[in-house]
Formats: sequence, C-alpha cells, structure tokens
Amino acid sequence: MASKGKTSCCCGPKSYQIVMVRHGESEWNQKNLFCGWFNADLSDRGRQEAVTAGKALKNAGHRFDLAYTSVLQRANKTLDGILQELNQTGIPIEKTWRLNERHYGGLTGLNKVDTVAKYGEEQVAIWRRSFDVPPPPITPDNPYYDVILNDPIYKDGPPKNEFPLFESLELTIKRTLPFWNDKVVPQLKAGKKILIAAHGNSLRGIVKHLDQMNNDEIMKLNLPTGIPFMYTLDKELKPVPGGSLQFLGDPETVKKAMDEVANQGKAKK
Ligand SMILES: O=C(O)[C@@H](COP(=O)(O)O)OP(=O)(O)O
Repeated sequence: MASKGKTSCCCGPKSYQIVMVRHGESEWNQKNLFCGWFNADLSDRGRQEAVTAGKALKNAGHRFDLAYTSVLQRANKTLDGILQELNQTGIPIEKTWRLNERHYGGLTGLNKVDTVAKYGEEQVAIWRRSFDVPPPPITPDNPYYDVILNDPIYKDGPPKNEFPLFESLELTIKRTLPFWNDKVVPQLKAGKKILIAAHGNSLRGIVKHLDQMNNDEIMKLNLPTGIPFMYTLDKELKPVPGGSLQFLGDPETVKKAMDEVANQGKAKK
C-alpha cells in the first residue's frame, strides 16, 4: 500500500512521494497530429485510460491532498477521471498554463508521419526530442494560430506579449520549473501528497530536473499516455535509490506504450 506524501520519524521527514501522469490519449494523439497548445479533447480510449489509471492508483492505496494540472482539457479530464475513481473529486485542484504541453509552433496541426515524409525522420526526431532546437514559429496562416491565441483558457496567462509562438524542451522547462519550485516543492515539503496530470513534454522537463538527466538522456524518454508514475524523493528532493519514474503498470505494457509514442514520429513501414 502506498504511504502518505511524507514518511517521517523523530528526526523529520525521511522521504516524499509524488505521482504524475501524462493525460490519456487525445483525439489529436489518435490522429497523430502535433498538438501542443491546441485544446484537443480526450478520445474514447483516453477517457478509458483515465479510468484505468484511477483504478490502478486506488488499488495501490494512493490518496491525494491536492492536484495540479495544465489549462488544457485533455489533462483536466484525465485528472477528473482519476479522481472520480478515487472518490476524491473534492480535493483542491490548481490549473496552470505553466504545466501545458510545449508549444509546437508551426508544426501544430500537422500529421507526424506526413511531416516525416516531408522533412525526414532525423529532422522530426530533432523537433520532437532535442533539448534546445525549437520547432518553427506558428504564423497567422496556420489554421490554429487565432484559435490558440484567443482561446479563453489563456485569459489568466501568459500575458499576450509573452505568449509563445514555439517552444523547445528547454523553453518549456523555463516556465514549468518556476511552478515546480514555487508551488509544488513547498506543498511536498509540507507533507502533502500531490497528483500532477500534465503532458508528454511538460512532464519530461520535470523528470529531467528530478533525475538530473543530461540533454542526450532526456531525448530517449517517451512518456506513455495514461500510465501514472511515482517518484520517491529524499530530503533534498533527489530520488531515493529505485525512487525514479516508478510506473504503475507491468513493465511490458509500459515499454510497449513508450515505443508506441516513439514510433509516432517514424516513417510508416
Ligand atoms: O503535443 C503533442 O503532439 C503531444 C506530444 O507530442 P510528441 O512530443 O510526443 O510528438 O503532446 P501531449 O499529447 O502530451 O499533450
């Protein structure tokens, strides 16, 4: 059975636990489109993945004090689905654009396999997984430019003059980490058990930070949809031995799901 957010003894907290999950499959994941800041809904499979994730967390004995999510409905609905299974829909939830997926710029709305056919696997791999090479900026002729810029989900930020037109993983981390440090860390240290429902790349940024991965190591990580993972952290918020990226699923299923994500950017065989 999972312990509370903090395990403690007379000398203070020994370790902290936090659970994170990439949202269930979205309608745009299903169509294999670059999505980024577009507010795609969950697919039927994605909704089911949220229920399955909630059941798995319940069976493992997890209970949460609060949750964080992006302002994108695919993450919000995944969180709701999980909390419903846990009978914990009443816990405080904070939504922030800082946990959004990276902004996929001019790639937004393009099919990933078609993009491979046009630009090659190597270029698409660089756009998807490199640390500091951003995609091209989104321009007003992109059908989703206005939809994203004027979406009311962004009424509380970011300010229009800071609204991104593209993001590399590096830029994504620059706006995600301040939220982690200012909001998540104090709550963790206060012993709160936290659930974060977010996105493939915003979570890759947090994983890179926690595991102090270098820029090459993080390139190889593909987070599957809808499979929660836990970190057990020491007092310095460094993972304890064996405490990194502990998926709540059998290793074979997790590997298959990770390979599926990696293959979304490969040419059709
Ligand atoms: O924006 C997108 O297309 C996917 C990630 O795509 P890849 O970086 O895996 O291509 O984001 P998510 O489904 O996690 O919100």
